[in-house]
Amino acid sequence: MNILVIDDELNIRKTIAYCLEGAGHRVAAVGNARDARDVTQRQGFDLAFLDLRLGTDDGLDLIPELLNNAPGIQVAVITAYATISTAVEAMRRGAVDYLPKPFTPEQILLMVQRAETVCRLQRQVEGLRADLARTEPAAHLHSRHPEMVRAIHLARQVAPTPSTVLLLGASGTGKGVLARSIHNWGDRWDKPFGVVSCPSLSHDLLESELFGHIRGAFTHAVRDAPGRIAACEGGTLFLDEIADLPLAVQPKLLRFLQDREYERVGESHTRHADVRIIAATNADLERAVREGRFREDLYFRLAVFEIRMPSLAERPDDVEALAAALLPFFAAQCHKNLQGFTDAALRALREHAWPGNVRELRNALERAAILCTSDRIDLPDLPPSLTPQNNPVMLGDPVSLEAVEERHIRLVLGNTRTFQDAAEILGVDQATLWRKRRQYSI
Ligand SMILES: Nc1ncnc2c1ncn2[C@@H]1O[C@H](COP(=O)(O)OP(=O)(O)OP(=O)(O)O)[C@@H](O)[C@H]1O
Repeated sequence: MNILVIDDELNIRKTIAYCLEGAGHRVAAVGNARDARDVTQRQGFDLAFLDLRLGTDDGLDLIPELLNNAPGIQVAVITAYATISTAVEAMRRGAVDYLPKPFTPEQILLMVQRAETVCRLQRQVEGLRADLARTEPAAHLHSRHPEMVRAIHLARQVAPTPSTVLLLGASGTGKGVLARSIHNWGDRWDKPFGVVSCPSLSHDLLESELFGHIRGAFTHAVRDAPGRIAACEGGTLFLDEIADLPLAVQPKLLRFLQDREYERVGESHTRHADVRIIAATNADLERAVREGRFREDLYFRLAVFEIRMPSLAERPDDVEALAAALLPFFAAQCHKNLQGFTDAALRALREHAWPGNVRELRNALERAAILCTSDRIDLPDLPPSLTPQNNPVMLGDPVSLEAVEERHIRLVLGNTRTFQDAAEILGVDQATLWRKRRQYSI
């Protein structure tokens, strides 16, 4: 670790440096606030030991400056004048630890160990963030379509507030992408962002997935589980396909939205969590309320701030720019230098109805980047569904049942306004349609 010791007593500086260097750390030691500012502007540090009385300077005032000058630095306060109020104030200003003088070398080394653990976790998080950026293309949130421009503008306005947001729009329009962007644009960006897809879990499991359970609460509850709300403390929980939230769980979510309070399944102890909820649906929630499948009070609580995402078919002028923005990501994944699209490919992209919206476009580009053998994506690289005249799937053709099913689902999704309408026409429940759509990458 690179450690900075800031103390006006030479003896203390020497003792701490001796103890830390003996444990293999690199140490710089300064005796006043000015030198501390200078050295942190020139050099990076993982940890600073800061004395609170630095001659005429107050060490407390130096804490925000250190945090600002040396990103990632942790500040541990040491003082001969320890009081509860200065300890609280030091923590409030961003210190991570507090040690009254006199202290032993063991205490100093224990602090360093704790700081090392935090450093390691920070690096792991950075590594995971970089991995995530490699698995999904960056959000492209620019549009020429007034409704999409408005959606992005509203999202930016609501991002810094703790308000619950309801995202509406057909499957694949980018509700999940926008939810993550709202999280990243607000001051919760460095806190967890969790996703729970309501239809992906059985009704019984969803409640414990969200709110946690205690050991023995039900047959397979062999240990306590904190639940996703607790795991997202300080951050955001994205509830996808909220229309599928079971009626039995809806009052519990409503209470959480109103009071930020909940109980784990099988427990009576009330817990509190600071978690922002963003919900999304492609269903007609007002109809679900009329039909008694969704509580009206929960709908009104969720709909405080609604953002509707237009389908890709409604904004055909955006297709080309979106495709151009997404292509470099897939080109890099295949280690290819792809320059763009041939005119024929561009025409096919523009003319396609995109029933699967941006998800379908993303999947088409991923496939095209793999297949492309020149420096431009050409028509044959695009999925057959984009050139149906060359590859129609007709009933009775020598094709698999799956091919017919996929084509039928695509067409029905493209011709219906909501996911729920499509499920009704197809005669399956929404969870089944949701799985089929994932299966066929629609
Ligand atoms: N604005 C965008 N920029 C880049 N990629 C996008 C954008 N919108 C959507 N995508 C891509 O499309 C995929 C589907 O988007 P997303 O999951 O956000 O849609 P959705 O509306 O939440 O769909 P569903 O209702 O089916 O959950 C994403 O994985 C992402 O790769």
